[in-house]
Amino acid sequence: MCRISKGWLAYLTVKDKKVHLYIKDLHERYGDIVRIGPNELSIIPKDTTTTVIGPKGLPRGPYYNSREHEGGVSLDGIRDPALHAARRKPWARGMNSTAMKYYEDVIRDETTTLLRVLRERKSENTDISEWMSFLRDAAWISHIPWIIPLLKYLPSASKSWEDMKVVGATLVKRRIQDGSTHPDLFHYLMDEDGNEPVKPSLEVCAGDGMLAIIAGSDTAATTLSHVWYCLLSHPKCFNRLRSEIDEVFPYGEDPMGNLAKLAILPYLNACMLSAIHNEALRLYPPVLGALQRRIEPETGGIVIGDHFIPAETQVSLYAYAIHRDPRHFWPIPDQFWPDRWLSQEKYVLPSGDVIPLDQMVNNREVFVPFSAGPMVCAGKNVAMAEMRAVISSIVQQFDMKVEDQCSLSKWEGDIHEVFVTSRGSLPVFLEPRFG
Ligand code: HEM
Repeated sequence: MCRISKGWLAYLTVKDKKVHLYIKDLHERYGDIVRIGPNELSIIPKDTTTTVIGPKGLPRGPYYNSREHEGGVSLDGIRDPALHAARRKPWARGMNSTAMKYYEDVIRDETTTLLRVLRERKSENTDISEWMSFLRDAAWISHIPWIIPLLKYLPSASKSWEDMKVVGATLVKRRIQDGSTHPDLFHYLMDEDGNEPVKPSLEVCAGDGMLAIIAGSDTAATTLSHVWYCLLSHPKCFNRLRSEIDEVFPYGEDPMGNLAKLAILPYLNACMLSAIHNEALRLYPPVLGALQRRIEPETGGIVIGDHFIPAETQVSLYAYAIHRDPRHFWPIPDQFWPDRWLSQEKYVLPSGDVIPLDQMVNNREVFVPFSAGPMVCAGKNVAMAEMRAVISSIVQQFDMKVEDQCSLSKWEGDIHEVFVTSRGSLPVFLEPRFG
């Protein structure tokens, strides 16, 4: 059916919204390269990720034509590599280390508010997955306290794509009207420092601002929710992480007070960075759709692995299928096992079996939850800082109990894609540890 029409994938998307499982299954049945449209291939790369999304990878495919926001074409919809590189410059400035310092302050404030709200809900059944969307107002764009009360009472109201766009557009307009006392992301996107020969138009800034809100908020909230799912269904990992946090940040010392220290914790890196950014992102990449690239006519075609792929073909990478391929991650590629990201001589599996380092397969080159190359996620560092702050503070300050084990067993099945990844609920009882 894929060979006949791209409409088949569209039909499956509408039917059960689980195309990522279908693609994984196609690869398991037919191999590394499968046709997913008359003119489109999905590939599980061996050593070919760089050819497709490396520094000199392929340009974006026609799928990205659909990425238009109210404000115009945003960065993620630009297919021309030269134009994209030019539009990416303000983003690079907006994510440099000076800018990051400001975002860290905002992340700290937002996380503090989240903790306060969660404390107020102690002993109540609380959907931790839903509350991860609390941070979705793209706080690092600009510090906008007026939106917080709204999101606090309506976390689910901003769930749908349309609602997100409305919230996004409101924030963008407000920021443009009000200006800012801080060098926030908009400061860089609007080129308030005058680095560019021509200032970007308001439409361009609005489009990119919307992108930051939409691209950044849902992906981070989804990843955080997956991390809670992984930790709650693997209490040993939760406890190991808790001991590590307690050791480095004893009671009274706030993890958010020292985000740099947080970033270098060895096990935290394995269990949090790797569980968040590695193991949880490996198993549950929040961008379930394809990273689609196109072989342009003037190239005459390219060779990928052992195959010649003709020009004017779309080549797509599905992180979900790639990350679970046993030739890339082994053993237990379908299971949450953060240890695989640690450097050690031998590895003890959850079953108790021991595996020496030289038998482990951990192909980090194909680990692409943030994509790679020139179009790599612009907000990766912000996302990592945000997730580190939220996970470490909640693990440090709350005991978590899952009353209904069904919510854990339903979690995987509830993952589906409607523009952005959609997920189920994760009701827990939160009990503050320190009164
Ligand atoms: C866990 C969190 C996140 C994940 C997994 C993620 C993943 C991705 C992926 C896979 C892409 C490439 C999409 C493509 O090529 O079609 C992307 C692009 C992008 N992301 Fe993220 N993202 C995350 C958080 C954020 C945050 C917090 C921001 C905030 C600003 C952000 C901003 C962007 C932008 C601007 C692009 C477009 C980059 C370009 O076209 O040059 N993302 N992201």
